[in-house]
Amino acid sequence: MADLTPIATGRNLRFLAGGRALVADASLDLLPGTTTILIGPNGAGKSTLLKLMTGELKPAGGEVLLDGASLHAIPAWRLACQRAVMAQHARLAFPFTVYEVARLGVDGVGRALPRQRREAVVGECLAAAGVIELASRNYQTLSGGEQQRVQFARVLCQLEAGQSVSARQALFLDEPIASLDLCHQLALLDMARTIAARGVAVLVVLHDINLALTYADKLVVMDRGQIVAQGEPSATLDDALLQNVFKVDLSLSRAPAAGLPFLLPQQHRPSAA
Ligand SMILES: Nc1ncnc2c1ncn2[C@@H]1O[C@H](COP(=O)(O)OP(=O)(O)OP(=O)(O)O)[C@@H](O)[C@H]1O
Repeated sequence: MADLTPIATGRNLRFLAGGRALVADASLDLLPGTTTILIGPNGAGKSTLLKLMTGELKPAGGEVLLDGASLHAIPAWRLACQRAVMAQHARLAFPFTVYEVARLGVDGVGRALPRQRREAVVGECLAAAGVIELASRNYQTLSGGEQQRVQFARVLCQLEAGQSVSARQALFLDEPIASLDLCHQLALLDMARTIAARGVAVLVVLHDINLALTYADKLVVMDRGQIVAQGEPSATLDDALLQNVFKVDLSLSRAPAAGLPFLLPQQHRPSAA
């Protein structure tokens, strides 16, 4: 039977800044083999929650467990083997090549691997992210979408190299398709789902609700710092929740083939409220 012990758990997380709670009493489990998609309006607290789950931010209350251990008690090198993070913005101050940026994912994590294998991992992940032909380019000269795909290659490298230390891994992607064209959006999300199918717990922050409904095994909805709904996608979203959270007059329809709910584009009208 599949092991459904959570790889990452956030319990009653709370984060305060600027005199208010940016995240309040948020709890979620990230399960192996599961793609969890986090949606919500601008400023809802999605990135803050993701940063709490990855350990980039320390909660004012609650705790994060990674494979049952308190996140902040895990040594940095081991943490890097257990979870990879693709941030919303990744700027580099130095003129690294694309190859060097992807190799950052292996450095420090894959030291136990023979040098040849480390190089093979970088090549394989650059190819998987569709950026192998950019390998010798200066990262700083790439377009926003190209940079995003290179960052994806970097996290793929980290997961692949870290696997020799930890078989139970989590992948965190904060708006990974924000700069991508449609073809690359679908390719990246397909790959995220393939990674989940290998047993990784994947958390993705997305704005596109149709894509969230298509790719999520579990949907988490945030509004004003709180998780207001979570669960199986079609059972989690309804017209009232969409209206209350996103302040738009939308209605869910059923996709004939897959039976998934989706939003018709012509219904994306600002609500009168
Ligand atoms: N260090 C900080 N000090 C004060 N306010 C902050 C700080 N960091 C974030 N915020 C505010 O907290 C709220 C949540 O930010 P967060 O980036 O988590 O939202 P989000 O849901 O990811 O939004 P978006 O969809 O726009 O990326 C926002 O209103 C933001 O302005």
